[in-house]
Amino acid sequence: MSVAKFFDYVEAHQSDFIDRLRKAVEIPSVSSEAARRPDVVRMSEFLVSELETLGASVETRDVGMQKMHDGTTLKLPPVVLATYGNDPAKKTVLVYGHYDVQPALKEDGWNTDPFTLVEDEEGRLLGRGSTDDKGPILGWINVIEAHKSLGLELPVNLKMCFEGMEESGSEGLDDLILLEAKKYFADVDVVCISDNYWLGTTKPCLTYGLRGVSYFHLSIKGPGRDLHSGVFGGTVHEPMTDLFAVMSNLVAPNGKILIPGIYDQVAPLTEEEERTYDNLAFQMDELHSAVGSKVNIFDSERDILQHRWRYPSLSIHGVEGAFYNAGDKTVVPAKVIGKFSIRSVPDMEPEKITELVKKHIESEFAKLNSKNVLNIECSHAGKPWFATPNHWNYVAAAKAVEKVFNVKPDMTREGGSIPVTLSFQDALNKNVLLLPMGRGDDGAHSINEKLDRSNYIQGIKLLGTYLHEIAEIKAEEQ
Ligand SMILES: NCC(=O)N[C@@H](Cc1c[nH]cn1)C(=O)O
Ligand SMILES: [Zn+2]
Ligand SMILES: [Zn+2]
Repeated sequence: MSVAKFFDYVEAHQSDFIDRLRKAVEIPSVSSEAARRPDVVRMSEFLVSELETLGASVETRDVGMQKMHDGTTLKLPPVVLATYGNDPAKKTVLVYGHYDVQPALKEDGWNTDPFTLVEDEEGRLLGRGSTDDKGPILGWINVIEAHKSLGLELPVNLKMCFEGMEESGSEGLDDLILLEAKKYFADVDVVCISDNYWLGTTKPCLTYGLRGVSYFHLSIKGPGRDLHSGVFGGTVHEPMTDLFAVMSNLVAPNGKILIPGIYDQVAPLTEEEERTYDNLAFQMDELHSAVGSKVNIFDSERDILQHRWRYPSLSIHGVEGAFYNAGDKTVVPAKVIGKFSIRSVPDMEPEKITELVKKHIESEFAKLNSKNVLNIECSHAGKPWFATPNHWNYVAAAKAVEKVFNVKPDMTREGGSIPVTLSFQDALNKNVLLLPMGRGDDGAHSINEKLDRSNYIQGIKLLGTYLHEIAEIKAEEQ
């Protein structure tokens, strides 16, 4: 079928699609904050309502309770499972996305309210979740709407799995996938996830690799309460001082991880892999604009991509319990929790990473001769993922990119993590493709997150065309 009518519909209904994104961004579905949990649930209800209105058959699955760090429990948001079409003669495509978002406060430095979608004069749709991952989720829903309104059948059966805990370790989802692998997901032929970004700002890509992530909480406690530094400073072991001493030995300013043994499991770089870095559309100035300054550690694009995709990194995120407001409070915090994570790569294993991290931290802490108490825990871990990019799933997606953008896509890996990608691949034994909608400078997780209007609109066309190209794949090509 020609996709021209579908393209025309998408062009003509831009405002409706942006309105749908506006409603979604207005729901502050931050999964990491207990107080926002009702909003995360509200976001699931919004999706259920949109999908049901379009005639999808929808169910929500309860995935249990979340154990919080303070010992309390909190109900996990539901996983939304939806099906559109059930024709045994058609292929079945499973799409996954997440409806939770990272935290955002105006005072973090946003130019506008993070939970109000604002379009600026350059056509950027600003708002938390616009690109990660509400825009792409709504992209699939917009594809359904366009087909339904045009009286066109979807060329495939579409199964959707939308979760509300991706930004907090996808708790509960792996169990559901395993439980449903031979039931709800039994007919799935291929999987597509739209939850990452183009390499730069101009050229679309297909993505076949992700780093894993292991997130750590390092707590140090000592005094029974916060103390006056004038009265007690110099006479007690201060948790913050210990924390700084230990955490300063995790990573060097040049990015090298200082934990002994951590690089031992990293797969060696082969000549074949080295060639995959040739001719990628990635320029240093795009990196500078995405970062907002020129603070790159490496001077070549190749080194930057290799350290983003195929070498591990360690980032320090923050300290819970520390004084952080403006002003000069002279407190000695009684308990502090340092947060850091390691992005892992093939062939690193989460259990080994945790073992090495614990051993190193305990040995560094022992050197301090402190009477404070240290505890180190891995709060969540996901493995790296790697797929075969010559599968027909990728062939269909590449054809769709050419039809929408008139260009062959870059084949990329990604530095971020979507641990469920590997879970789907392993549990369903099907090919998984990452098909991004947004650009490399979208600022996901950062202030002023945006999705360009053109990426949203062209992205809707891309997702729809991809489904058509999947349907066009002949038996002999599979
Ligand atoms: N768009 C994918 C994404 O942002 N993934 C998160 C997943 C995560 C893991 N722990 C906290 N968030 C990422 O940071 O890569
Ligand atoms: Zn994210
Ligand atoms: Zn995401």
